[in-house]
Amino acid sequence: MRIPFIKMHGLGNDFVVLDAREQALPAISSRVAAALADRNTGIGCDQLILLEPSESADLKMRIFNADGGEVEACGNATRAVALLHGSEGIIETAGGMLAVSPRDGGASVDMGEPRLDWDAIPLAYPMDTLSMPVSWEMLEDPGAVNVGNPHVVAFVEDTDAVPLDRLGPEIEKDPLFPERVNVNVASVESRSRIRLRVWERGAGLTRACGTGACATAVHAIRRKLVDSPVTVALPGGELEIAWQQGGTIRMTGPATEAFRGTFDWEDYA
Ligand SMILES: N[C@@H](CCC[C@H](N)C(=O)O)C(=O)O
Repeated sequence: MRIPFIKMHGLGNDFVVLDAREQALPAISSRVAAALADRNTGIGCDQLILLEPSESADLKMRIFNADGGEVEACGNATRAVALLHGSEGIIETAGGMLAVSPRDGGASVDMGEPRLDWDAIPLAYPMDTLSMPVSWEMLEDPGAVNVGNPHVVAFVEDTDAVPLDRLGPEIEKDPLFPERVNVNVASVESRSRIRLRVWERGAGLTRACGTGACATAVHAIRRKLVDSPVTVALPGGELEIAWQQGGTIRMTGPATEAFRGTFDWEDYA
């Protein structure tokens, strides 16, 4: 059985999108998702995105990391799916209902309110998420934010000097984070600009992370280091993030359809 897919990306954070809205697909297990995401033996991507019909929104988006784990949120994929949807609407995710507005080669997304309580991140035990009394080598005084998925954010002088390929996997699996965590290292360049690198839970180093940009902007605004809106510059490009205390987060940026293809289900089943 041949299955069509769409290869998309948001600032280089890439996705294989499967569309099961009109025609049901065989069940996508974690093993199948990981096999499709494998860059050596599969199609290759950071996240596999499965579109399904929704009873309460325009469509439902399910997100599988490259390791096969199903997760709640993906900012870059939300813009990509908004582009496919082609008009204003609501996308249902495990992390919440997201209002999207496609625009010139990208989209603006209302990512909902950040969750800031320790047990909403979640953390293993109570602590102040604005200034956490923990450190990992040069990553000191971090903060935590949940934007549908869990993030830890540490400010550093120079993001490129952080060995994120070594520290990322260690922090991702630290017992402080019972559901693991996405790891953000950021430097504040001005009151309107942040530089960011991300080690993604279940995917590793990526060119960009939309939810990481949202979490980092929220944490920097809470710390009064930047004003809203703020530009977040990632290795793959820039996102604009707007947030006021007590409100929802707005993420605006590009998304791209790269190509369409098909694969043989029997190769992955
Ligand atoms: N690339 C994404 C985030 C994907 C999910 C993340 N790795 C997690 O496990 O929570 C984004 O653009 O937000």
